[in-house]
Amino acid sequence: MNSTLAALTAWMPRQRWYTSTDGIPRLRVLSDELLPSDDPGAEVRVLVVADDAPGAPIVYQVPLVVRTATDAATSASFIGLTDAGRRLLDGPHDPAYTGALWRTIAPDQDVARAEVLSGEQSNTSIIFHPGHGTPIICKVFRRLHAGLNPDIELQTALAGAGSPHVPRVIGRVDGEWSSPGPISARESGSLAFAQEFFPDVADAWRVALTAAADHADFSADAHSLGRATAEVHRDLARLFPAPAADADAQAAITGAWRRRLAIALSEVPQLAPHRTAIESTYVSAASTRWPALQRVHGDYHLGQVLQVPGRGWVLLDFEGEPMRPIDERRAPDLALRDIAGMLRSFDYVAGSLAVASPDARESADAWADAARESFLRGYRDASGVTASGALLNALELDKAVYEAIYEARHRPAWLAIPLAAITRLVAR
Ligand SMILES: Nc1ncnc2c1ncn2[C@@H]1O[C@H](COP(=O)(O)OP(=O)(O)O)[C@@H](O)[C@H]1O
Ligand SMILES: O=P(O)(O)O[C@H]1O[C@H](CO)[C@@H](O[C@H]2O[C@H](CO)[C@@H](O)[C@H](O)[C@H]2O)[C@H](O)[C@H]1O
Repeated sequence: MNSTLAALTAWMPRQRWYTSTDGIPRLRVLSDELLPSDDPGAEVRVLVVADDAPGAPIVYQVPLVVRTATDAATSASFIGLTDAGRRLLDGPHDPAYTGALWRTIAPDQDVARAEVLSGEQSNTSIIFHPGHGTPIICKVFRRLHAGLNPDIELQTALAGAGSPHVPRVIGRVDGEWSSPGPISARESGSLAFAQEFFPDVADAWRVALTAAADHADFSADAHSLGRATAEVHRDLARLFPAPAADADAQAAITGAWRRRLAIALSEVPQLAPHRTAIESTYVSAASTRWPALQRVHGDYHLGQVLQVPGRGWVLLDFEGEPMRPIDERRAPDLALRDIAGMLRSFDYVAGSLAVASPDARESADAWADAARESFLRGYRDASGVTASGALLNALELDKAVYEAIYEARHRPAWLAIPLAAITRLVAR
């Protein structure tokens, strides 16, 4: 196990799903489960590890395949060597692990092919192409939490209630591991989630970006996206009844705005001149009348929505923002948070076009304004709710503050997008 942990310590920080920003992983094994393998040359192991790097412990799932050194299997997924000198491979890229996972989800069906979805994701998604029938996407959660993952919880309830706005649910995998905390106990939670996969479907970010770059009208799409959002909110409110927004719940939400601002101020020096104005926007929002709270998507933006031919808008990834603590993400919240998220996304379309070519700024901004108006109209037409005012303003600001942290950490060239939005929002 020593060599395995040493190899993982070097390999994990290079993975997009590894979230600790400071320091080298300090790993402890919380569970090490052997899965039945149909390849005699391959051992399939699912490791759950705690990382005690600063700001932790964070629990990660690391599916592994162990092969003999002479085995010629793929090396792109090579992690390192075990104590016995065998090769340690990243499970999702190896047929021995994908086969074992598939048999857990769909034991009665053969699968012809499996591939890892490429792109920058918080988790690792594998697409399975069965011999016949529609393809399946299985998301292997990387950061684990005790309890049912909100992505599974909300999408399973919505799909069960007949919502057309989420993919069909195929199955899930749960697991058990030792608690990472000081008290010795076991905990259980979600390891993977399988749903129908829509091949060759562009996400709304691509659709919107193309429309904006071509000066094409997006108002009908934005309107129907507003409607779909309202329908999902209506279903979530019915499926997960929540108490009225009491003082404690409000304090938890506004406290999270302030905590986030403190992190942003420490990481993004350009925010300092806006500090007082941001804080006073939060104070005004806290003193307005709050609507009822409910479960929400929590990390809603154009990249989380697919435009599926013959079906309309399909929402994905109800896990909430990866940087927020899981308890906050599970708590009833303001539906306005999702609306604010999508409005920020329209601004990102304009902002990214303007970063690439500054001459495009004016027409891109006009495109984003029109998308914003149509989206809000669609939401109002389906729900009767007109989203506006100090609370929406504060939520857009909180999202832009989050984005400033995200961009400073991952895409500094785009930091200007949320910073420009913050300047505008505090002046509203
Ligand atoms: N059912 C699906 N059909 C088609 N594409 C999907 C489906 N589910 C996810 N995707 C694609 O995979 C990407 C990542 O999925 P997501 O649930 O957001 O994972 P993560 O939690 O890793 O960010 C999405 O942005 C989308 O492009
Ligand atoms: O990977 P996740 O879906 O969990 O979301 C994270 O990454 C997103 C970027 O990929 C980031 O979204 C921001 O950039 C988008 C354009 O790339 C834009 O549409 C969003 O509105 C903007 O927030 C998201 O914030 C982050 O949580």
